[in-house]
Amino acid sequence: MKPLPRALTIAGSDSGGGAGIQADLKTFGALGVYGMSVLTALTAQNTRGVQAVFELPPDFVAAQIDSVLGDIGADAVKTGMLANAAIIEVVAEKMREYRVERLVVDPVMRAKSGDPLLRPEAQEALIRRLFPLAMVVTPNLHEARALVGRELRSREDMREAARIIHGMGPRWVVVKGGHLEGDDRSVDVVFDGRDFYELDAPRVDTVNTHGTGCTFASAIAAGLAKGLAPLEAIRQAKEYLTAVLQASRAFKLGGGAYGPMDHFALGKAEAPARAASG
Ligand SMILES: Nc1ncnc2c1ncn2[C@@H]1O[C@H](COP(=O)(O)OP(=O)(O)O)[C@@H](O)[C@H]1O
Ligand SMILES: Cc1ncc(COP(=O)(O)O)c(N)n1
Repeated sequence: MKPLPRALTIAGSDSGGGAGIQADLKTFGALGVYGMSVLTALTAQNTRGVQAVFELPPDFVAAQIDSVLGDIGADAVKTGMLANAAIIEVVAEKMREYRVERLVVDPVMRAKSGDPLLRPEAQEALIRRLFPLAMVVTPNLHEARALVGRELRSREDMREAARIIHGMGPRWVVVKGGHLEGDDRSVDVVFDGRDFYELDAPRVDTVNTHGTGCTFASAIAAGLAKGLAPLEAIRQAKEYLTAVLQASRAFKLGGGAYGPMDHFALGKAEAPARAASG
């Protein structure tokens, strides 16, 4: 029997279903990977923002990792919202204990609404404890700015940031350009310590971008779980994300500024057009 690729997400819950654990599990499912989840925090969240956060005890995060990796195992692991330094410490320790090699670290700091998802003092732990264990880290422009401590306004700035972040330990860095202003392309800069690559996709005109970062990092983990090389996993993740963004334009959920995507929209993309024409 063919083995089913297994992927684990260690992240926060988004009650609105657009980002966090929910986006990660939808992505794993859409990409044909068996998904598992370890929760770090619960958020009361919707399209308008984050109304409340409940951080889980670090010991309970450790217990969940032991349950999953001690029995089922994972071909790749992705981390998202880690909330605080104590949880980061525990996650790093467990990644070492279980010798997790294909680790994607999405250094989540804030929700699209601007609400904080990581305590500011925990950034140091993220860099020191988790980055050296990561195969891929995926900061967005704001996170890259916070990590390197300077403004990033151009592709050249993104390259420089990728170089500095690579020096913090991960083998691959993807600086996501989703927030770069005045660009009609959505270009991400990839660096492996030697070469730069640019992932260029059209910028999709949509308000449904809540959860793009989570989806992208989970799709990379799904590719790695299937045995793809990192660059190929990153390229395929970008293609999947762009296609889902395009296919998710037609609907609007909630009253906030950023709506969620429909991870399973790809197969349904033609349906509204057919209905409209006939
Ligand atoms: N409107 C858009 N059209 C196409 N791609 C986008 C758009 N917004 C974000 N992306 C892509 O989504 C991924 C996540 O990027 P970003 O939104 O910057 O991250 P985050 O959700 O962590 O803030 C990147 O590959 C980025 O280029
Ligand atoms: C629980 C949780 N985790 C992560 C994000 C970031 O979302 P995005 O993918 O838009 O950066 C979020 N809003 N909520």
